[in-house]
Amino acid sequence: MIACTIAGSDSGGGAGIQADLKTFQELRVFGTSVITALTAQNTKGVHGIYPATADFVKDQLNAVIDDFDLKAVKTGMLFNAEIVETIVSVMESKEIPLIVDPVMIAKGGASLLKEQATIALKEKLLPVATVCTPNIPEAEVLTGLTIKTEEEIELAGEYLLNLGMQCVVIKGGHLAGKHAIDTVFIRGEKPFKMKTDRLKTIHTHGTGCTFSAAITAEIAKGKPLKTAIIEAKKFVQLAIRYPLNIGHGFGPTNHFAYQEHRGICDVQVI
Ligand SMILES: Nc1ncnc2c1ncn2[C@@H]1O[C@H](COP(=O)(O)OP(=O)(O)OP(=O)(O)O)[C@@H](O)[C@H]1O
Ligand SMILES: Cc1ncc(COP(=O)(O)O)c(N)n1
Repeated sequence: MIACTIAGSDSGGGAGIQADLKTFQELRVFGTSVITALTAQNTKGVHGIYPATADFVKDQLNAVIDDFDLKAVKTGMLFNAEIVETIVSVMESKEIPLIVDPVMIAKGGASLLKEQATIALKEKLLPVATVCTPNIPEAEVLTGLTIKTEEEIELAGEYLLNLGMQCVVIKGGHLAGKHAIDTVFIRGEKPFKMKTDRLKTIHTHGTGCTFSAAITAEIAKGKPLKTAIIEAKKFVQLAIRYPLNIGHGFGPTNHFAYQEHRGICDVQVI
């Protein structure tokens, strides 16, 4: 099975293209990549960003699509509106499931998406997406809502589904509480929640990239949407639970953990 990630490179290896390809590999999916920007980055922060031109992003994507039978494509850091629009122009005519992680701001505070690009992402990319995986601040930007309560999560999920997607996963990593709870909205189905223990750790760099890459890999393998999303939650939970303890800032998650622990992890689906 072959998947593609369209994202930024993280020289520190914990997020972006590197996290995505490691996740694909661990889930036994062949990974291809389209690099939107190089970042000079480590666990302590983003020290520089060097974007690719939109034309070169298009060249990379066409090169991959022309040769490989892609079963799923994901997007991460897209940086500017030209890159977002280029991806839309290529992907809108394709029948390939598209998973959009609407990456906006890095854990250390650096902006990974320009303001104009946020509008293009919402108005042009999300309508052609299959799945979108915002964290709480991203969902707030995309919906214009303040999201603190269950009702506000429900409202945000419905709002985003109405943009045309088949599925929205609002991640609860940024909320407080004993559990990390993500809420899943699938068109035509009753929303459900995935609940795990909230782990006390600073090794959370790239959790969102890893989660959306795992969803992409499972979809590429032909898993139904709900099964793919639950398996991805297990993958990211294990990757956070067994950290590598490397770097001096927000360390990366452990992509080996899923295979080392044979995917055994309790995710309560409620
Ligand atoms: N401390 C934690 N313990 C357990 N699960 C967590 C924790 N933090 C995040 N998660 C889970 O990790 C996944 C990613 O969520 P999160 O909200 O951190 O995404 P994100 O902010 O987009 O990540 P990033 O920007 O680091 O890539 C979700 O399934 C979330 O519930
Ligand atoms: C290239 C790239 N893509 C995505 C993220 C988000 O990850 P995080 O929020 O953990 O910094 C990042 N820091 N760098």
